[in-house]
Amino acid sequence: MAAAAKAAVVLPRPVTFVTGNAKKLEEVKAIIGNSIPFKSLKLDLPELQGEPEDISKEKARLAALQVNGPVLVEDTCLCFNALKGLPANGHTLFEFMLISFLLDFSGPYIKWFLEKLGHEGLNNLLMAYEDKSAYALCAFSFSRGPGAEPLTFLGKTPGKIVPARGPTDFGWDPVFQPDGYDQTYAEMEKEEKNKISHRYKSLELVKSHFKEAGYVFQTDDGTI
Ligand SMILES: O=c1[nH]c(=O)c2ncn([C@@H]3O[C@H](COP(=O)(O)OP(=O)(O)OP(=O)(O)O)[C@@H](O)[C@H]3O)c2[nH]1
Ligand SMILES: [Mg+2]
Repeated sequence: MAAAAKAAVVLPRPVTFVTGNAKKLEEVKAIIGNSIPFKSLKLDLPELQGEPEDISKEKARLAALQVNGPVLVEDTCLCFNALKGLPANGHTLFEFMLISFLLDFSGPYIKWFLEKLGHEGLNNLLMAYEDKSAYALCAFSFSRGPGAEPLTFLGKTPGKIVPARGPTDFGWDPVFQPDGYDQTYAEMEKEEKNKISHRYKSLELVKSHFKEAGYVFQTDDGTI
């Protein structure tokens, strides 16, 4: 007997991508293209501390309540591998506390560190370590609406921290050089970054989910 056709899930309106960051929005527009109908809303959501996935999920819950409909949000972090193995060899209590703090070097922390220390400061954090490797991690979360459990999609791009090179119009792009490239994110053509970035990888999973789920979108006048 043929399997019963899966009922399409109707979303009450196009997805709203909620972010306070214009540069993220630029990249998301370029990467998503026409594959998912979405609009954007500029809103700086409060961010809980914790794992990137949890921060992202909580952002989606808050955003769905605000928008009262389906939302996409993302949280990005930059993680330094050298700081993970510590404290190992005779670090002071202050270093231990600093490192413990840095281990959770995600979302709001990287934002804060970048704001306070700048590109040179981010490099200096790793001065004592030979291992300059790092990874950029993007956690997109999609919620179908208020009360719906968000789904999270992780994209990770490995690389290393280098002295700043290239335009300085987006965050830590100038100090992150992805593995296999001799340019930093900032030096790359946008199209090139958008083919390999943490954001691209996470959005590929979001796109696959939308394709598989076959969501149907209701327009503002109620038609499907
Ligand atoms: O060089 C970069 N290349 C990137 O691809 C990238 N993506 C995010 N960021 C920065 O990393 C922090 C994340 O914090 P974040 O995820 O909370 O973002 P945000 O607060 O700016 O926006 P949002 O939370 O409203 O979406 C913020 O300082 C962002 O500017 C990037 N920097
Ligand atoms: Mg934020």
